[in-house]
Amino acid sequence: MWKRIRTQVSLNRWGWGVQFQAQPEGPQEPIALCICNANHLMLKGKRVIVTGASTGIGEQMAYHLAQMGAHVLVTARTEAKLQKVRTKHTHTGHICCVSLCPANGLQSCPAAPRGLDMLILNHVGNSYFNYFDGDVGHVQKLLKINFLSYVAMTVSALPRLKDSGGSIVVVSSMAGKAGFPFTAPYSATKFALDGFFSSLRQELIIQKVDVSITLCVLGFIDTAASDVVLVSPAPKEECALEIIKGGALRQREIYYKYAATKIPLLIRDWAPELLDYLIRRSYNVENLKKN
Ligand SMILES: NC(=O)C1=CN([C@@H]2O[C@H](COP(=O)(O)OP(=O)(O)OC[C@H]3O[C@@H](n4cnc5c(N)ncnc54)[C@H](OP(=O)(O)O)[C@@H]3O)[C@@H](O)[C@H]2O)C=CC1
Ligand SMILES: CC(C)CCC[C@@H](C)[C@H]1CC[C@H]2[C@@H]3C(=O)C=C4C[C@@H](O)CC[C@]4(C)[C@H]3CC[C@]12C
Repeated sequence: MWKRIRTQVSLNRWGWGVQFQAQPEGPQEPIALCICNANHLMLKGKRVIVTGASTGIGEQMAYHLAQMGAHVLVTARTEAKLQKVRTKHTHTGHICCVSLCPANGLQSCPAAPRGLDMLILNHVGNSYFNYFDGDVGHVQKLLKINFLSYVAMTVSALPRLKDSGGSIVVVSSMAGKAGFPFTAPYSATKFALDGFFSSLRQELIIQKVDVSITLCVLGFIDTAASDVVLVSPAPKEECALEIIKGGALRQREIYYKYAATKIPLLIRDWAPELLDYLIRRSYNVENLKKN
């Protein structure tokens, strides 16, 4: 038999967190520790859509949400990869998969829930990591996947989110806030997200519409690997949790990892050339693939 002993109550970004120790009944030493976050309940029973959730950060978000008791609909193009996400997590249940083309919004998705509390826009199309090659067609294609489809998904989900007082979470990047080399098409799509969703947020507030928009500014995450970038990547599991927290707390923006992203962006506004220089110094151009 186990008994749970409350060891600590503290205020964290979720509100009040309660820490428990699981201890076998009797005089033994504690052998397991679990952090039960009281406000995990905030997402229990909530209906959440996560796009681009067959791999990477999206997959991790699906796992966290299922564990919190949310009803999660995960989308991507590859049905087989999505089914893997679901079967890996059958014990917590609540994950449902659809192969969806985000450009068509929710119209093309009869499986989408009638009610919706949170839309997490996370998918991203393939791009290259190198000097801009002049391919305008690629920029257009990437804008369709990384930007226009986010707009389409938002338009079709907004009526449901208005009904529930829900949240939109937009996954962006440091490369959508400052100029990083070798990602020109990708950066363009991420800057576009900031422009569109920051404007839309203002309009929702003016119209007193109770739908929050959270823009997630991420640094380098370990779903990607590069010997050109001289910065160590942050873990996707923690990153996924920070994104969910930001959405649940209806924050305007989240920065992950906080210091590594927020401080450079503070420098950007006061000494842009200094930030440009620091960014260039964090790359090993020698290792860039020669075409
Ligand atoms: N990794 C990093 O260092 C950083 C990542 N980010 C952002 O985090 C988010 C997640 O990135 P990460 O987890 O690394 O990405 P992954 O490449 O691991 O996952 C991308 C997801 O998008 C889906 N996808 C790809 N192409 C399309 C398409 N045309 N239409 C619909 N879905 C598509 C993929 O599934 P499928 O192929 O089956 O469709 C997959 O589920 C992105 O928005 C990215 O910009 C931000 C900063 C840094
Ligand atoms: C030195 C500092 C100011 C901070 C440096 C942070 C830099 C290194 C971080 C911030 C945003 C990151 C890029 C990103 O957003 C997404 C991708 C797509 C992926 O498929 C390949 C990697 C790539 C290009 C990341 C590369 C590393 C970047 C530029």
